[in-house]
Amino acid sequence: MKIGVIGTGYVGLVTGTCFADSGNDVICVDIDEKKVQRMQNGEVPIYEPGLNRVFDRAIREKRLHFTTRIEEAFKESEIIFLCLPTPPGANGQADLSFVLDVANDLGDLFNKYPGYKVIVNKSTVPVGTADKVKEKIAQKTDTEFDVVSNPEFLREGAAVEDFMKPERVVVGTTSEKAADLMTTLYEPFVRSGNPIIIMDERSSELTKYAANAMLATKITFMNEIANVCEKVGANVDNVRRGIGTDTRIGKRFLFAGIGYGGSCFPKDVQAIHHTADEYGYEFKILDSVMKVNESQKVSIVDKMKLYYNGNLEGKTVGIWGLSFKPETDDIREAPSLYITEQLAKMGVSMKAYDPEAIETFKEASSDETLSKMQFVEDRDSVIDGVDALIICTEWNEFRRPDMDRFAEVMNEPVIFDGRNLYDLDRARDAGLTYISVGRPSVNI
Ligand SMILES: NC(=O)C1=CN([C@@H]2O[C@H](COP(=O)(O)OP(=O)(O)OC[C@H]3O[C@@H](n4cnc5c(N)ncnc54)[C@H](O)[C@@H]3O)[C@@H](O)[C@H]2O)C=CC1
Ligand SMILES: O=C(O)[C@H]1O[C@H](OP(=O)(O)OP(=O)(O)OC[C@H]2O[C@@H](n3ccc(=O)[nH]c3=O)[C@H](O)[C@@H]2O)[C@H](O)[C@@H](O)[C@@H]1O
Repeated sequence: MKIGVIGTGYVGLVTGTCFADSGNDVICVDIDEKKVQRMQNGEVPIYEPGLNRVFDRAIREKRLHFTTRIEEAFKESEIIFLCLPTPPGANGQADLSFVLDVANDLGDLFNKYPGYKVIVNKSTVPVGTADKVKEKIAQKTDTEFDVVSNPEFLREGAAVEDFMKPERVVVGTTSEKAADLMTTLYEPFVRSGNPIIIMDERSSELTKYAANAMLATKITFMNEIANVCEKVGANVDNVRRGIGTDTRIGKRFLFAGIGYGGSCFPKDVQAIHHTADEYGYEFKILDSVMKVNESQKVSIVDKMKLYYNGNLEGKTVGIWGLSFKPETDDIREAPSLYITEQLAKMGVSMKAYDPEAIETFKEASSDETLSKMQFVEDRDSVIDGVDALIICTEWNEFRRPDMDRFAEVMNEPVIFDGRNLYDLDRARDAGLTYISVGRPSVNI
C-alpha cells in the first residue's frame, strides 16, 4: 500500500517506519526542515530503542521517504495518517489547530488530485474531531473520502515493540470500505491473534482518553497508597505485590513514585476532564488525580525540607535521571523539571546526569534553574562531594551502583529516591540515609 504520514514525532516516525517495514511505501512529511534533512540523510532524530535498525532497513530498501511538502505525500497515498501535536490549550482542552490546519490543506489537495483516500487521525484528539476534520475537507471538495479514528497506544522507550505487536488496534469508522483498508494494513501486526477492534469514531476517540486516564488513575492511586504507607509504617512494595497478584488488579502500572509525567498522561487527563466539563459532566475522580499528581511531583522536595529542617540553602545535590521515564530523551512534564526549579529557587546547587536527556532538559529549563546546575557525563561523577543524591528516573544503570561508594565519596551519604530502586537492607548495610516512596526510611 502507499501510505502518507504527516508529522514525524515519536508517533509519526515510528508509524511510518513500521509500516514501511511491513512492505508498504511510505512518505513522511514534517514542517521542520532541519529534521527532514536529518532523516533524508539517514539519521533518526529522536532516541527510541530499536528504531534505528528498522529505519535503516526501510531506507535501504527505499520504502521510507521524507519531505517537507505535504503534496508529495498526498498524491499517491491511499491512506494518510495525521500524527500531529495536540498540546494542551489554555484551559486544558486539546489544541486542535495543527490537525485542523492540515485538514484544510488536505481539502485543497483533494480538489487537485481527486480520488478516494482514507484520512486517519492517529493524534490523540477529543471526541468529535473526526467529524470536524471531515467537515473541513468537505468544505473544499466533492471527492469521496473517509476520516477514521485510529488512536495510538505505544509507549515511548518501547515504541517500536508496542507498534509491531500491539495488544489491540482500535479503528473508529462506520465506513466498510475504510474498515477493510485499515484491516488489510494492520493484519501483519496482529498475527498472534490480538484483535483489531472496529467501532464508531466517537467511541474510538474516547477509548484513547479512557485508557490514559485509567492508567494515570491507577498510578495515582498507588501514589496515595504510598503516602498512607509512610504515615502508618507500611511498605508499598509489599502492598503492591499483595494486590498485583489479583488478576482483576494486575501487576503492571502499580509502581509508586514521583508522579506521572510525559507528553501524554498530564495533557490527556486534563483534556478528557475538559471534554466532560463541556458536556456538563464533572469528572470528579480526575480532579483528584490531577491534584495528587501535582503534589507528588515535588514530594521529594518536601521530604528534603523535612530532613534539613527547612534549610537547604547552600547545599549541593546530585541528580540521577532527568527524562520523564527511562529509555527516552523526552523531558516533557518530567518531575525533574519541577524538582530542579524548586531547589534552584531555594539556593541549592545541583550536579546532574542523564544518559540521553541532558540536551532536551536544557532546552526546557529556565536560565534561573540552569544557573544553579552543572551537568556531568557519567553517573559516578555526580556523587563526588555532594550533600545528597536525588533519583528522578529509573535508568537501568542506576539500579546496581557500587553501594559502598556513596559513603566513600559523598559529603553525607543521603539518598532521596523517587523510584524505589534499592532494597532497604542493602541501603542500611551500606550506611546510607535512604528516603524513598511509601517505604520506611533507613538510618533516620
Ligand atoms: N509520544 C507518545 O508516546 C504518544 C503520542 N500520542 C499522540 O500523538 C500525537 C503526536 O505526538 P508526538 O509524536 O509525541 O508529537 P511530537 O511533538 O513528537 O511530533 C509532532 C511532529 O509534527 C510536526 N508538525 C507540526 N505541524 C506540522 C504540519 N503542519 N505538517 C507536518 N508536520 C507538522 C512537528 O514538527 C513534529 O515533528 C499527539 O496527539 C499525542 O498525544 C499518542 C500515543 C503515544
Ligand atoms: O498516549 C500516550 O502518549 C502514551 O502514554 C503512555 O506512555 P508514556 O507516556 O510513553 O509512558 P508510560 O510508561 O505510560 O509512563 C508514563 C508516566 O507514568 C509513570 N509511571 C508508570 C508506571 C508506573 O507503575 N508508575 C509510574 O509512576 C512513569 O514514570 C511516567 O512518568 C501510555 O502508557 C501509552 O499507552 C500511551 O500511548
